[in-house]
Amino acid sequence: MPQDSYLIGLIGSGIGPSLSPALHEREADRQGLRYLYRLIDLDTLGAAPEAVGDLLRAARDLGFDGLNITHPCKQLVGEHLDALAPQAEALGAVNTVVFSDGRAIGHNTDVTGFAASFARGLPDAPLERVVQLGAGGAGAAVAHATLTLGAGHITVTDALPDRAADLAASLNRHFGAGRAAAATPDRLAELLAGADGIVHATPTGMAAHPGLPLPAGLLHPGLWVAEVVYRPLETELLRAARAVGCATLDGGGMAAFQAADAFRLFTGREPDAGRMLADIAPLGDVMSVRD
Ligand SMILES: NC(=O)C1=CN([C@@H]2O[C@H](COP(=O)(O)OP(=O)(O)OC[C@H]3O[C@@H](n4cnc5c(N)ncnc54)[C@H](O)[C@@H]3O)[C@@H](O)[C@H]2O)C=CC1
Ligand SMILES: O=C1C[C@@](O)(C(=O)O)C[C@@H](O)[C@@H]1O
Repeated sequence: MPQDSYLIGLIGSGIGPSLSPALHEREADRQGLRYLYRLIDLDTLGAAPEAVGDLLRAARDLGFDGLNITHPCKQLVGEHLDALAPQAEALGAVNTVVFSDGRAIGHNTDVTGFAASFARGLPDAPLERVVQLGAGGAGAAVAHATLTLGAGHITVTDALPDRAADLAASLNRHFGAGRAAAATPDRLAELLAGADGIVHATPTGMAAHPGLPLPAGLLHPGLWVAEVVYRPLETELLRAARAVGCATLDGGGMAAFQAADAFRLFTGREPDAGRMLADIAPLGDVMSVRD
């Protein structure tokens, strides 16, 4: 008989407001599955990020079918796994672990989730020259996705120049020399004048980090703007970009599609990603009231 009940967890820090439990469980309900998605919060447990290996083994022993992994464990969990899917190996980061036949396999659905969201939301966007703000965990995933989608060249900026330089070097190793470069934020005016679009992957625009990540005057109608922040969905950057006529993409698509890709890996069943995307805005509103 095909499996119809699942126990899934999310290991990370500060994950209380995560939309993932509701996103996964709602989709499973609609498919008639029994599916529990539990938070395994390092802060609640008083556990260090390095405890991820022990938590993973405990989850497997207790019968979990799979795990999502988030900050600050995405780069730490790999050494505890039996194998990595190519995206996770290329990025050196895992956000999804599937337990199957006694093995733990790592995947990265942040990469595939952003790629799916971009392909759906900005299907005709020119990709010759892309500027990305932010070279942290999300930045590494979306830069891989953007180059995988066929971007000609990506310039990465970050308030911490070493981070941008490290990410550009790793992108060039993986995708071939000359596909990526690092630049300091003071060069944004010159870079954006000749760019096709911006990928924004810093936390600026979240409630805790309000504001714009760049001077609004640098935006022009020849740019598309893809946002990674999804709480709130409508960031100041997206508002400013729309005001000057840019095509835009909010961060909700990445959140929904990474969850849909993980759901498929956990269950082997096809999620309705469009339905999961439609859940994002109302769930975000409910969680904002609770935050
Ligand atoms: N839509 C989705 O599914 C997901 C969204 N996110 C969102 O992505 C955002 C970034 O998350 P992470 O990469 O994990 O954070 P992180 O802390 O790993 O990286 C953020 C980077 O942005 C840089 N930065 C901050 N402010 C800047 C500025 N004004 N200009 C240039 N660089 C700046 C920092 O130096 C840092 O390197 C968060 O808002 C998070 O919620 C993260 C994962 C998935
Ligand atoms: O980083 C994120 C966000 C997340 O942790 C969440 O809370 O929804 C779920 C993870 O799968 C994803 O990689």
